[in-house]
Parts: sequence; structure tokens; C-alpha cells
Amino acid sequence: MDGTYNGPARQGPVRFVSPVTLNLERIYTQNRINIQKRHGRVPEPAPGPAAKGKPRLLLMGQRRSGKSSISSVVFNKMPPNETLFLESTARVQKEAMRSFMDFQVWDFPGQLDFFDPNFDQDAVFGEIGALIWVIDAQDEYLDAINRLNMTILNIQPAYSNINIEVFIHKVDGLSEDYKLDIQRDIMQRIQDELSDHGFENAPINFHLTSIYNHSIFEAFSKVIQKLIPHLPTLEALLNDLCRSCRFEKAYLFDIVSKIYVATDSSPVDMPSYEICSDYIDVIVDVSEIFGWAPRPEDYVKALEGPPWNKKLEDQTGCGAAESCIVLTDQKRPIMLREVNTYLVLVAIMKEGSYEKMPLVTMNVETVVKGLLEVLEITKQRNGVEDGR
Ligand SMILES: Nc1nc2c(ncn2[C@@H]2O[C@H](COP(=O)(O)OP(=O)(O)OP(=O)(O)O)[C@@H](O)[C@H]2O)c(=O)[nH]1
Repeated sequence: MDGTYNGPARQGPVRFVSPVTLNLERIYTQNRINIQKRHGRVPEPAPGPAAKGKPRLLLMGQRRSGKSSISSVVFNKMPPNETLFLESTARVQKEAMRSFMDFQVWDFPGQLDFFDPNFDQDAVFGEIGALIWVIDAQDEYLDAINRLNMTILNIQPAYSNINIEVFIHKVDGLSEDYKLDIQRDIMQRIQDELSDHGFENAPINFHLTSIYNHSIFEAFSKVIQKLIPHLPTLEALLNDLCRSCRFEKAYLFDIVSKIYVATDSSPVDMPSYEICSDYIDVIVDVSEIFGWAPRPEDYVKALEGPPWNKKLEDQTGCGAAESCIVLTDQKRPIMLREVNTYLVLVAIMKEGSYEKMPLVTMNVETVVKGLLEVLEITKQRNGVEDGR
């Protein structure tokens, strides 16, 4: 209980392994055993940065389906209109994302042939977190479906644990009915083809996405959440918070990408997600101007000197950003509380609950402490400095 180790004497140096790494190692070992069983050979470990055990998201699909646009809009804050000028990807683009959980995004050129014997499948699929297949809904999609089916059938025997996520993309401008028709048609064609090849109930998830609204962030949130081993604990904390503070909805957001890492169990509705996500932008901008966290040393010294003669953290109520607004149209307050450098808690409160703000602040403070403890336990060793 006091944090010291009381078990039997350890053999050799202690290795700190986060559950994310552990999970990936387990999947990778399982894949290697599968390959060994089927092909009688043991594949080499995946080379390069991937071998370090960071979950990897592979963006695949036909040319011009929107892979690079998705990666640029979600992870590099590119305005959607500017993706019109993106050039076709010639080589695999690998980007390392440094956030509450380090992961990589690999953007594949549409024309790449995964079935070329020279293509090192194990290096690509060996330590994968999720395979995201992008289908352009505004274009003829039969070829894209055939290629996806071929890819699944090809990799499934050796890498059976891969999460396959299909983004039915560019659905902006399509009517609600038409979107659902397309989704139904694509799902049917994929499942039929796979079951004809004896691959029943393939674990494939479908998302309707567009870079011109928040649907792409929502889809990525769902993909990333599957990679978080302590997700049930985070969700339980948010459920408790919603119950004790009478929140309608609470989200734990990644500040930079605006992907939500966890939410309570009530259904996600797009307007609430959008408003919370936009609120983060406002607060981040305001705290860039008025916040004092990363200020020059001299400036901080002056503030801590006479006449105050106190450390800055003792002069302020809370070092992290904290805010609450009431929207005039809905009368429902929205509260935001920074959890650490990467994460922020945003919640929509019930109408008229503004008077209970002191109690809410106290409960939020406790839940933030809990969240930090959970994150601390699972922090990767080479990870990031949490907290400010
Ligand atoms: N309407 C609409 N257009 C999009 C969307 N996403 C991407 N696009 C457009 O689709 C075009 C192709 O996008 P890219 O991101 O270059 O496609 P890609 O899949 O990376 O293409 P390759 O690099 O050739 O494999 C660009 O003109 C984008 O602006 C979307 O959600 N809606």
C-alpha cells in the first residue's frame, strides 16, 4: 500500500510496461504464433519505430479517397478547404503523435500493392492498432470494396486480431437517406463476399465521415478508444461524475486533436460533441493570451516577489484552465476543466444547475484526481510529462 515492493526477490532489472504496450506485445506475440503455426516460419520482429510498441493506425484505400486529408485535418489542424491542394501521396507517410498515449499514423499511397511478394506484410501489420479503410462515397466504390475484401482475406489468417474500421468518407452533401443506403449497400457487399470465403461475422466497424464536419473526429474517437486498455475505468469515473453533478454529458478530450478519449454511457449526440469541441478552441485561445503557465523565468520571479512574496501556485486557485459558460439559447451551462497538458474534461450540465457550481467544482476536482491516477498507472515509460 505504501508503494514499496514486498514480493519475492526480483530476477534482474525491473521493466516498466504500460497496459497499452502489454496489449500490443500480446497481440504481436499471438500473430507471430499464428504465422508460425500456418507457415512454419517465425517472422522477424517489425523493424523501425514500430518495434517500440506504439499503437499504429494504418490509413488505406483507393487513390484520392481522402486519406491524407483525414490525417492532416485531424492531426495537423489543416483547415478542410486546404486539402484541395494536397498532392497525391507517393510513399508511406509515417507520423508519430505525441499525446496522452503515443501512437503513429501511417498514410499509405492509394496505388500501393499490398500483395506484391516484396511487400513486407509483417513490418506493416505486425503491431497494428487499427486498419482504417477509406472509401469515397461520392465515387464509384465497387473497386474499393473488392480491394478491401482482398486485403482482409489476405491478412486475416496471419493477423486475426486486427481492428478493421471502414470510413465511408466524403458523405457531406449527401442526403441522410442516401448516406444510409450507401452504408447498407457497402456493409452488405463486404459481409457477403467475406462469408462466401468462409469468414463469417467479420469484426468490421463502419463510420460515415467527412472532414467538413465533426464526424471524422467522432469516428477517430471510437477507433482510438479501442486502443485504451483502461477505458472502462475512465468511463466509470465519468458516469459517476454525471450522476453526482447531474451532468447531461461528459467528455474527456484530447486537446490537440479534439478526439474524445472517453465519455459517459449516455448516447453521444453530434450537437453536444460539436459545442464541447468548439468550446475547447475558445478556452485554448484565451489561455494562450492570458494564461501564465509557460512564462519566462524573470517574469514569474517578479510575480512571486514583493509585495506578494508567495509562490505563483499559492497565489492562484487552480493552476489548470477552468471555465464555465451558460449558453443563452439553451440555458445549459458547459463546464471545462483541464486535466493535464493533453487532456481536458468538458461537460454539459442540466438546465438551472449553475447555482450548484461550488459542489460541481469540488466533484470535478476529485474526478480529475482520479483520472490522473488512472493515467499515471498506464503512462508509457518513454511518455510524456503529465500535469502542469
Ligand atoms: N467533399 C469532400 N472532399 C474531401 C473529403 N476528404 C477529402 N476530400 C478531397 O478529396 C481529395 C483527395 O484527397 P487526398 O487526401 O489527397 O486523397 P488520398 O486518399 O490521400 O489520395 P492518394 O494520396 O492519391 O492516395 C482532395 O481534393 C480533398 O479535398 C471530404 O470529407 N469531403
